[in-house]
Amino acid sequence: MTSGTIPAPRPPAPGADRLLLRATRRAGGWTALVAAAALADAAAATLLPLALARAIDAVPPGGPPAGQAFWPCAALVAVAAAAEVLSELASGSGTARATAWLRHTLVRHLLAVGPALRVPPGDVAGRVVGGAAEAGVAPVAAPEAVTGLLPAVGALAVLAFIDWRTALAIAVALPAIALLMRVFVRDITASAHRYLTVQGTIAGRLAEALTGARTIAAAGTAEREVARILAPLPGLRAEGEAMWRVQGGIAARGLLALLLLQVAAIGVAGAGLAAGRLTPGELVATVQYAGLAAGFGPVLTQVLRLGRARAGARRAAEVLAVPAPVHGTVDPPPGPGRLEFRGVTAGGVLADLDLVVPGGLAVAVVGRSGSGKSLLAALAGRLADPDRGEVLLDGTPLPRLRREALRREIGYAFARPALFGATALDAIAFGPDRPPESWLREAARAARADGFVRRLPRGYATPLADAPMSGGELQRMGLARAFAHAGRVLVLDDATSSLDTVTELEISEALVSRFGDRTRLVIAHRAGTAARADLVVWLDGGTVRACGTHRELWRDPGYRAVFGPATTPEPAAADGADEPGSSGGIVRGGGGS
Ligand SMILES: Nc1ncnc2c1ncn2[C@@H]1O[C@H](COP(=O)(O)OP(=O)(O)OP(=O)(O)O)[C@@H](O)[C@H]1O
Repeated sequence: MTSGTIPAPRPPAPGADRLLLRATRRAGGWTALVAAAALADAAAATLLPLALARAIDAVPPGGPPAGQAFWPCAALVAVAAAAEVLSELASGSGTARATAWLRHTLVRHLLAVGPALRVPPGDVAGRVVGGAAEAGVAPVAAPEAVTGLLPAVGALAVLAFIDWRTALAIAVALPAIALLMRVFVRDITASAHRYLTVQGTIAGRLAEALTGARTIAAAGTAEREVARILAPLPGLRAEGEAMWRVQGGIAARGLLALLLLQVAAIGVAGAGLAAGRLTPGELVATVQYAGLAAGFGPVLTQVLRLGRARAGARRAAEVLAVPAPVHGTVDPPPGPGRLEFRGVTAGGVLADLDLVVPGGLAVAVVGRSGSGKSLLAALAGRLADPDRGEVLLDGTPLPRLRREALRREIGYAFARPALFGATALDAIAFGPDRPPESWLREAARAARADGFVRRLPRGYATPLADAPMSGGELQRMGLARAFAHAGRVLVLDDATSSLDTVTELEISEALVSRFGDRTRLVIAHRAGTAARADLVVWLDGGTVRACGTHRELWRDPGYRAVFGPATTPEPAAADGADEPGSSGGIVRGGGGS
């Protein structure tokens, strides 16, 4: 079976950078606008000291300032301010678009992987919500980081023009600064990834505890659960501190480098002034350019955001690396709904299983707890894929079928169905297409859900949030949903386990009268249910131990033992015989094939 677990992280993040590139493309023109604004800002920052130097040198000794020399300064300041405003606006839009695309991609992939995903829901939610938001910053942080370097490059160029000695003094130090930056990116990415991972662990545990809130309350273990959920907090704190240490370290080293470079520049430029090589304005410009060339503060901020974005992208890429089932392109040929399992090995429990479920029959699957009944049901409609072997519907291997066709032809009802939609009616309508309301109500009647739904405050229009349901009511809603969308195969995985026998019989009659021509694969725990099937498949030891009618199989003590030590048949099964009977019931078939 394809593993639904997240692959162990491998540094560097597999696919993380590729994902960031795709997100950048999705941010569209906003990235270009951010880059253009940052470019204008960088150009203004680079030219400003030069303009300032010219303005200073234009002041006649002892005279009033020469006004026109300051205009270029004012214009450059205005350009820088406008560029910053534009950059802020474009950043917000670009980040929002990239984040939305990442979330779409993740959610679509997660639901495509479906039930095969074996990752705590809270952790996954953290990756989609927080991680994607971190990663979505990349399309604007990257151009800002790159253009943030331009003032440094420009400053060096202008410095070389004003005084090559000072430029050389600074250029010598640049490789060390580049190395510092590289180490910083690596450290901050690793640190942010660890931080997000611990956060995900806490979210995962919290979601798990909320799902099991009733069990925790009943067990009286709330305090212990609080401790368990928050146990990784010290780790979170440690990772947070580590991140601040990395940032603090780089900031301190950066500041030191900046100071040393400025001191060196002032020294060299001061000597130049003394030697008459530089004017006072050029001295001011030189000091400012030295600051620009070595001042990688703004770049640092963007690099920090990029590091965190890579960490978020890495966690997103890990989810995207979980393989999703690939669907085919064909529709199944017309047929009665014949299912065939060929040499199926799956889930570590089913081994080399061969089975044919004839079309149009009611087939019960029985076996001890853990024998793989639900797994077989999942394989029947590709809710799980086998590790080896194949499953075919009317001769077509399931992976060759279009997803829509597969979902339309093979429907499911579960023991604990989840209801989706705004209202009770929506919950029944939940499926590939929405049938007309009359049909939905008809399905609810067949599933014996109509009565209690109509008693809800607003009947079928009652919001699900205002319609708390018992286990049996939930099951009937799940059955109604399956009936409303019934294709050629109906899989009922323990879908009537919470119903009383009378209701179960009523449903079974409706099922036979309305869906008697469909294949019904019924996971059964009750002897009565098996007795009413056309055929019983007895799972044992990972394979089909026997296949036949309930009456035939009942002669085997091993089969009887499946239904418990007291092999008394259930009332419905016992009708008129000391052997289990075959009165009409939940899965009794119509035609065969
Ligand atoms: N969709 C699945 N994917 C992978 N493994 C599964 C899947 N469903 C069940 N299994 C594994 O197969 C084994 C059998 O579980 P399954 O739920 O099929 O048993 P069962 O016969 O239905 O049991 P019960 O009668 O207690 O419900 C379990 O160990 C489980 O881990």
